[in-house]
Amino acid sequence: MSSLQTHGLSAGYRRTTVVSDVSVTVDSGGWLGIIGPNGSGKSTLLKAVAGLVRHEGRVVVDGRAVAGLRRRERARLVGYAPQIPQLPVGMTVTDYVLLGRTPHLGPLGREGARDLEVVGGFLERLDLDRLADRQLATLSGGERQRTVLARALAQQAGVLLLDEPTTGLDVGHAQALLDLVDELRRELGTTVVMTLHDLTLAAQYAERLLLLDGGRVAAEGTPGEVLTPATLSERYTARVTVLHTPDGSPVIAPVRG
Ligand SMILES: Nc1ncnc2c1ncn2[C@@H]1O[C@H](COP(=O)(O)OP(=O)(O)OP(=O)(O)O)[C@@H](O)[C@H]1O
Repeated sequence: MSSLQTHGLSAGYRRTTVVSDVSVTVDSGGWLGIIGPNGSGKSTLLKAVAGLVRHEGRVVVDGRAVAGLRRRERARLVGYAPQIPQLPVGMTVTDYVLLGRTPHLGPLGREGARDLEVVGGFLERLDLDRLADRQLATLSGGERQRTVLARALAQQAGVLLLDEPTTGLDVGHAQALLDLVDELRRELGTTVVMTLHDLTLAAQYAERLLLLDGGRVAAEGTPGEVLTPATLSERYTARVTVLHTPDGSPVIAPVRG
């Protein structure tokens, strides 16, 4: 269980700042969706929280500023599943997911029985156990996505950052993956921050949404507050109508001009 706060977080690459002054709070066990048009800085914001890009401002996990922490310590608090992971050639699914245990390994850097048990549990949970010995290069897109998620989950951090976790998944597999994240969130109290282009799915799983535009916060609130036709047409330059599911969740439908 961990809460996450950013205070005036700005981030970028070399001399270019692409995310400016983001202050947001995610309660322990909460789920924040980060949305916004292409290039608005969603991935960069997640990387800044994970400590992987240059940033200014503060990232606070459970009331503790993470700036002074070593990478290993930070990785125990914040898990991260990148949008386009570097998948090592020739590595098996099990060995890749074991990399998620790195922040927990002892001085000799060898994994122990507990690490293998954690990894085995997540492989089973994500329906990857039958692929445990397969090489990463031989996986389908959906299997690869689940493997990347398993590695981030094996980190067992209180805060889980997911960058476009459903990329390349069909609607059924996308739902199954988000259902699983939700299940683990409820069971373990994990705090989830996820970027997603599918606004309808984002509205169904995230409790709150943060809309980035040009690296700045353009809107923040419940999905119903953020996903209005006026905001979407202004920020995405899109023609959309907002429908609703029977339980009232917004459905974003494009309208042909
Ligand atoms: N490694 C990098 N070096 C330089 N500029 C970068 C780098 N990565 C991203 N950028 C730039 O930062 C800006 C924000 O990119 P980012 O990937 O954070 O946006 P995004 O909202 O996640 O985009 P998308 O929806 O297309 O995935 C873009 O202009 C992008 O070109």
